[in-house]
Amino acid sequence: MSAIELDGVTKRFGDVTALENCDLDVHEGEIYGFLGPNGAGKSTTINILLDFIRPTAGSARVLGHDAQAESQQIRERVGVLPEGFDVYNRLTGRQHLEFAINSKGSDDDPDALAERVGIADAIDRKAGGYSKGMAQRLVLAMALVGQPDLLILDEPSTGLDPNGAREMREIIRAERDRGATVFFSSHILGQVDAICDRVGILRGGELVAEDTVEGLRDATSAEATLVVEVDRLPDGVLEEVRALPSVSDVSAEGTTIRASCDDSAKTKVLGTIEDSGATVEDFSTEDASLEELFASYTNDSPVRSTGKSGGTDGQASEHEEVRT
Ligand SMILES: Nc1ncnc2c1ncn2[C@@H]1O[C@H](COP(=O)(O)OP(=O)(O)OP(=O)(O)O)[C@@H](O)[C@H]1O
Repeated sequence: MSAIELDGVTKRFGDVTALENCDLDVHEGEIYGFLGPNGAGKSTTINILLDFIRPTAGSARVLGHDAQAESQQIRERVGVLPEGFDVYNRLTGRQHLEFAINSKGSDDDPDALAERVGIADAIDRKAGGYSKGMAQRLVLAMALVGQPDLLILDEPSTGLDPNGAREMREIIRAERDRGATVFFSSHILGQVDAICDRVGILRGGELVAEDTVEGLRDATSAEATLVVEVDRLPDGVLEEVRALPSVSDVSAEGTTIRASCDDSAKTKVLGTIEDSGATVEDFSTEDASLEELFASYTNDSPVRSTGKSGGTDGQASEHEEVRT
């Protein structure tokens, strides 16, 4: 059974189309990174899953339940870290956790939860005095109450320092290892590389790619750069390499030749260089970084497909935010 299933979901807010005919299938037990620049539709998707808003068209199922008709059953089995959740300033961390424990009818120990998210020392302080990162940790602890089957985390690293972000990743992994499904949204690519089993990339309300991180990387093999160290640069060698099929962007600096090519062309590039009279002293391959890949899916450049395709409206203005 899928943990999350969207079938042709469209959501319009007046003239704004936040989601356009979106299909999504998150498998049980996986960590799924839901990526996209600001305004791509990530929170809208999450709000539909939790029945905070209703889709204009299409249907959503969570843990086998219809998101609209059976939202109560869903909430009992889901832990949520909503985007921009405000803590109650006058209540302590412990009171927040006790509230979540009572609501879920679980027997979690508030101290153990606070310890797990790194706010044990502050558990009896009023949450109004917490830093942004501490408040975020508290809300995460509330989401963990009752060992939910599915964790839905909207931008979970917001406000966390690098240590906090790393601890967040460890908790996400531990939850997956316990058997939970984790669905989290982010516009920060670095989180994805490290922990996701699969990634979906949303752009302008459309899912433009969905694959494993490895699969997405493979899709960029055409962009890999072969870097070749030679003893000398014979006349015309660059032109000869450039003329090979599946090779582009050939350049040289000193005795280093760089050629963008796909896997199948690498041997030919090396052979052509040797045939020109140079000796190949060393070579290496630089894969296109996942960062570049993400940018290619989320800015104006042509979308590369890994099974999913689409993505029409460019969002170049959001490009910089994506790369922060
Ligand atoms: N209640 C609303 N009324 C009108 N427009 C909305 C509403 N909620 C979202 N939108 C619009 O829908 C689009 C998608 O927004 P959404 O919040 O889902 O994006 P997001 O991917 O979560 O972005 P971010 O990373 O900034 O949180 C945006 O253009 C946004 O302005």
